[in-house]
Amino acid sequence: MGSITEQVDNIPTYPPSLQVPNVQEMVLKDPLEVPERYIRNEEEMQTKTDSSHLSSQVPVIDLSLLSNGDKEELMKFELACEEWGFFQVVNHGVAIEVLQTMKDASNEFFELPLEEKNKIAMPPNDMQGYGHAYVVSEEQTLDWSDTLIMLVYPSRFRNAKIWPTETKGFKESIETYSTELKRVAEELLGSVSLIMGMDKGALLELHKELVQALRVNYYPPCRTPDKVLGISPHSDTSTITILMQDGDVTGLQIRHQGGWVPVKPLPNALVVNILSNGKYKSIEHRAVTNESKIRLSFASFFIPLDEVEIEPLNHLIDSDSLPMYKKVKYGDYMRQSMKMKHDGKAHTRMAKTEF
Ligand SMILES: COc1ccc(-c2cc(=O)c3c(O)c(OC)c(OC)c(O)c3o2)cc1
Ligand SMILES: O=C(O)CCC(=O)C(=O)O
Ligand SMILES: [Fe+2]
Repeated sequence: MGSITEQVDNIPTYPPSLQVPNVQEMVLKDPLEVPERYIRNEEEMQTKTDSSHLSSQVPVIDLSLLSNGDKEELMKFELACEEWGFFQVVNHGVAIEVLQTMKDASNEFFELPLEEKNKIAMPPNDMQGYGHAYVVSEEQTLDWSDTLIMLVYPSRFRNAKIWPTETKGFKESIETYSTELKRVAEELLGSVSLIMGMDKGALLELHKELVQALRVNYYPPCRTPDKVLGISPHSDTSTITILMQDGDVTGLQIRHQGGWVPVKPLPNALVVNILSNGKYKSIEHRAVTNESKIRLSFASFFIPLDEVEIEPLNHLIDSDSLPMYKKVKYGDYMRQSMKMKHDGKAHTRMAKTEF
């Protein structure tokens, strides 16, 4: 397959989306209207089993203990990666003020009039900016959310045209927050390296350079939350995603044992989702909406440089079985997955040796 890695002025770009209505504006105009294009069928909304009781069992990892080499915490971490693929992190060392400033500045941005927000709208050839991502067909059922996406690190990858300038302090709060989260991601990658039987710095090194994107999701309230989804089921293509949830509205749900388990926000905790070579699961997840409350979430995606070739690590392949995934350039794998209509884990099939 030829390379599909895309760049403009040496800045990576990502597949653009079809233009769709702004959900926040739609709700402002008529809070009762839920157009047909957003309505999900019963099967999509079904939870299959009532897994809400499992919410309290989503693992909680103490990063301070983990990073200081606590053996028990490392075992807990390994179990969390193997059995869940998702966990919450406490004692991460990110100051509460840094988290709060990020939330406040983002709320201020989304409260701006649409014309102001549209000054940093996604351009027709990219996924970065304010708008909607992953809309690839006119038939696709739409998500009940608006989003702001940008590459933050390395800073040479930033597209100045879509960085916010109208909200005072927003740019600085994104930088401070993202620098802190980069440290958290590096610490977690160190622990994943250890549980995979490698040197602590091995996975970070495999990235060549850690690329970091931020996606701020804005979910307006929906009068019929049982008929729409804030974000369709998908699994992230990043090696690691760290998510901050604003407020106490439970929106995130993860696939576990055939059902959807809600991840109830713990105060100041960060939610982590890890992908690694088929040994640890890349878990499908989605976001539901709330009848009366706005919800914001902040996803920081960490990925390798586009040119990095990814393949299963030798020692993870059982000598009696064939490798599950072939060698592909990370940039190709990611863009291919972004061009597909999201059907949960479709993109992991692209890198599989057999379809
Ligand atoms: C259906 O809703 C969604 C589907 C996919 C994503 C999403 C997943 C990612 O892994 C991801 C990402 O890694 C990334 O960084 C390069 C990114 O920025 C360009 C994403 O927007 C992104 O989105 C979210 C919601
Ligand atoms: O809002 C959430 O909890 C989920 C967001 C998410 O999955 C994403 O941005 O990739
Ligand atoms: Fe996600």
